Amino acid sequence: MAILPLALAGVRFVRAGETLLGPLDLELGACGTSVVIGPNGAGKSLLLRLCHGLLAPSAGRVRWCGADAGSAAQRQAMVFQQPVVLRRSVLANVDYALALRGLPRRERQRRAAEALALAGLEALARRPAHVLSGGERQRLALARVWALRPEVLFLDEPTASLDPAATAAVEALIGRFRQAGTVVVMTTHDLGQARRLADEVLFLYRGQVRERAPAAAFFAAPACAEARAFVRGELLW
Ligand SMILES: Nc1ncnc2c1ncn2[C@@H]1O[C@H](COP(=O)(O)OP(=O)(O)OP(=O)(O)O)[C@@H](O)[C@H]1O
Repeated sequence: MAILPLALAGVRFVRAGETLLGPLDLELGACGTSVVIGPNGAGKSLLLRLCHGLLAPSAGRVRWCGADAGSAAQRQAMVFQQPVVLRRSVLANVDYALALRGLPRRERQRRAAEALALAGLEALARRPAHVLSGGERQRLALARVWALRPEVLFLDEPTASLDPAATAAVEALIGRFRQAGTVVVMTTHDLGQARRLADEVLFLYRGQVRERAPAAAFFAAPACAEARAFVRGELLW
């Protein structure tokens, strides 16, 4: 049974009487890669965390199509800007995630080897994960998720603070997810990256989706004044 689209209906996230996000009514997952952009504090991370289920909305509903929350949770994943890794080897990090899903040993070995090869981490398989560099750690997080075969992947600023080579490696991995049919929803501050990866763009401003458009159309001519200013680097917050 499909889990997409993911529907947000009347979603708000409120703290201390302030609406930080919403109200939002939108569906996600109709196209390959949705990139959420917008200035600092616009609510991009909140949106992804609500979609992933890490936060509960203060009002409204976040609902996966046709699936109960439990089964949807197994079929979607999120990778953070600073991925959490376990204090064990690179290989054991991937294996552990697969063991949590109850996969038998032989299948875990097969998937872990494939995922580490994809992420270019075979040579680091026995290295303790907590000593990895930022770019290596991000590739491990993606390898771990790849092994789980999610249908939907949320990525929160996956290349923030990575150098150009590591950024390119991570973008290539994101491309592989897309090729494999995974729907990707990601945030980025890198407009070049948004142009390279996005099928569609959601421009978030002060907790509202102010514009949503196919990427080519958005970058050719953003429709709203705030999005135009943002793309020109003139909208601070
Ligand atoms: N749990 C929380 N309690 C109170 N305020 C919060 C909470 N989480 C986020 N905020 C606030 O909500 C706003 C949106 O935060 P969010 O992290 O989603 O922004 P963002 O668009 O991802 O920004 P950035 O580009 O700087 O990462 C910010 O002003 C933030 O301080």
